[in-house]
Amino acid sequence: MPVIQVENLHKRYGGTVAVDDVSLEVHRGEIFGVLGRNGAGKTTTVEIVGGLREADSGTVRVLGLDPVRDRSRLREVVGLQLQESQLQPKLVVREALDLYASFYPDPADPTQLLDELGLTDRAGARFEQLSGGQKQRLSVALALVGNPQVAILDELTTGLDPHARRDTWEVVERIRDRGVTIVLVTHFMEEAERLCDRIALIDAGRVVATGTPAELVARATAEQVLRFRPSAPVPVGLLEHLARVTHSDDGTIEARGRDNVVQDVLVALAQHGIRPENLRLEQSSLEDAFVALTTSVEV
Ligand SMILES: Nc1ncnc2c1ncn2[C@@H]1O[C@H](COP(=O)(O)OP(=O)(O)OP(=O)(O)O)[C@@H](O)[C@H]1O
Repeated sequence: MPVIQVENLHKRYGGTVAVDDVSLEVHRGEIFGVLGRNGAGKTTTVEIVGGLREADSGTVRVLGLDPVRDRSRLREVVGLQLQESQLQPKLVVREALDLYASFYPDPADPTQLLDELGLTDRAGARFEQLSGGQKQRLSVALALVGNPQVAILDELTTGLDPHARRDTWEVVERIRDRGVTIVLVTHFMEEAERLCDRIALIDAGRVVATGTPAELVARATAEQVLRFRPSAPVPVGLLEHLARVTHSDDGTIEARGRDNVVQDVLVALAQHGIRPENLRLEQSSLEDAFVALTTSVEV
């Protein structure tokens, strides 16, 4: 059974359709990415999953619980790190963790959490004295203090510098390694590609694709391209039945095709003792897939 099951979710704010028939499944132990541009409906979707908002229609089950009907039980098993979560400026880090821990029947050890999130030496600091990265890590610690089975992390690394972002990625991987299922909302391709086992790509309130990062790239990628300079003349027709081939004046050959085109071309060359010199492969990234799969006009 999936840890999270969302079926045909709809949510409007007045005239704005925020979530338009979203269905998705999150499996135990995975990092599941909800990826999309600003305003795509990501936060609304995960806030419904986390019991913070009610859907207009559709079904949500988290570990078999209904987020509306079973809200208090849900709070015990789902940790929420929300966008721009703000605490009282004067609240001391350690006190915040102790306070949140007191809400749960079986909380994590705050001392250990501080250590895992690299906040031990800031335990006595007030919230207002923390850097952006430290605030984010504290918000993750607070999401984890109840020992949740599922953690929902929304725009975790927005506003962080590249170092802090990478440190935070390691934290997310460590949480997953502890057996927590993670839903990660992001609009950073690199983050999704690096961290997520599977991704739902959301555009204008709809899921436009679901799969592993590699599957999404493959789905959106029409062709692969090889460029090389052959070490010896290539017999006429050798590559033409494998790929669309163009020859440049400087002797470079470009071969375009689908599926196994790279392997097929390299094998054919090798069989004729031809080396592909200055070989370059053009590989599509998740960013290319994102652009190809999200067609709506930005407003
Ligand atoms: N409380 C609200 N009242 C009215 N409209 C809202 C409200 N919350 C969100 N919206 C609108 O619903 C749509 C989806 O918003 P949502 O915050 O879910 O998107 P998002 O993908 O999380 O965006 P971002 O990456 O910018 O956080 C947007 O058009 C947004 O303006």
